[in-house]
Amino acid sequence: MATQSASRLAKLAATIVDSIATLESSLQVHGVPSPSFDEDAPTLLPRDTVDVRDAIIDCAAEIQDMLQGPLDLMYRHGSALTLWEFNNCVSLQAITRLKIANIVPSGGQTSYTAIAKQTGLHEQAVRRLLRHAMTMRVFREPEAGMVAHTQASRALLDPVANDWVGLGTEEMWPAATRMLDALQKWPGSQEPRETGFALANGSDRSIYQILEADPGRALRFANSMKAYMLMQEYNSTHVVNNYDWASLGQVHLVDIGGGAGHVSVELATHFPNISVTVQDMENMFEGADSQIPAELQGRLKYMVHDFFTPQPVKADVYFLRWVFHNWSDKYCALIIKALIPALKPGARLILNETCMPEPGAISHWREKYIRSFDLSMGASFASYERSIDEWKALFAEVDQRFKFQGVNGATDSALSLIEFIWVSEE
Ligand SMILES: C[S@@+](CC[C@H](N)C(=O)[O-])C[C@H]1O[C@@H](n2cnc3c(N)ncnc32)[C@H](O)[C@@H]1O
Repeated sequence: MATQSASRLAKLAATIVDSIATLESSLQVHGVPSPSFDEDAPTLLPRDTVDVRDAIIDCAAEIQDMLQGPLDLMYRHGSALTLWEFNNCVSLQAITRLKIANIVPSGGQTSYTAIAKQTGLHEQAVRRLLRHAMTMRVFREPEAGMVAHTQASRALLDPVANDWVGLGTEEMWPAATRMLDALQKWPGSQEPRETGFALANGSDRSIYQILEADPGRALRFANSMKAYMLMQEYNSTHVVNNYDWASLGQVHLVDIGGGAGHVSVELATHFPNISVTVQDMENMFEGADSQIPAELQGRLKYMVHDFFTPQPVKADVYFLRWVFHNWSDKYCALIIKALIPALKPGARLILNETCMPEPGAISHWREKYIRSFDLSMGASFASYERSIDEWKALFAEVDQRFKFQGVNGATDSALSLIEFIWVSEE
């Protein structure tokens, strides 16, 4: 066994060396500097480096796991691996709630004393929280007692990014700590009011009702959805690039649960053949009209519509991005049924959702990320991330006239485009 793991270690190390050489030569070709934690380091690396980066990240993680004893391994994964977990959440919660990124000058530095003064925390608390965050490369201590930005802490200057981390630490984390209690209390429940989120809030209401009652929390949630656009895995360019929208000809597309319409704006901008109606709840559209680019006026409009009620628009394409993953099968079926009265033969339903992979089928770190998301969906929404077979089964169960057409994805996209066509003779 010892020899086996030694040779596995050597193989992993060799893969890392080879892959880093490939990565660096690709970065040179693109004129992109080598990655670092510097405040002004590039945030996104070229897309053609995705596979080689995955190999490096997975090999490095496997080495780290292999060299730790089993208890250390569980401690690290349980407490320190991702944003959503345990003590990481304590220091990140402090940073986001107290907006500490805004206190530290960009390109400069400030003292723990000054941060303590502005936040009202005891200086010792500021020091221990920030020094913990620094082990995640969030802020750095350029000289004793002083705090400066890193690339990650500077990202939190964007209020949308600060809200996204805040959503993790203030909402998802408490829900996660009560998830198992909810699973034991309500085995197999599909009800969003029977979740870890409800228990953590001491409520018998759903996350939607709880957030709706508190405008500040609702805004943080809405901003967090926008933050995903800043990430390579969720960027809307994947929606634009991974489907042949031009081939549809002149079409009317309804973006159901489209939020403030950020994805629709991208689609309509790139494809003049598409006119769009964005549907969502009323509060999502505040000020949205004024943000429609001039060239899209007349081709993109907003409509308040509750997707549990019959769809009023007869369109060619219904696009649902990241809507169904918030709902259990029971409620997804209601959303799908509400669409049927509007469907004409050949109407397309295009979903942009995660396709949960088989265990081990994709890069280990990507699988971990998706499975963490899946647990969060369970903790807060009583829902789950579906595999392609589960997507097919969901639609087949509602109505056999939904014909599965195909699924498109890309390694660096967390969401796939899944297409169904309505094959009815009317
Ligand atoms: C996870 S967000 C996805 C938003 C957007 N499609 C995106 O990809 O960023 C889910 C969306 O569903 C909307 N939503 C929730 N319940 C709804 C309902 N009953 N009718 C219409 N929209 C609803 C929310 O307001 C939110 O904008």
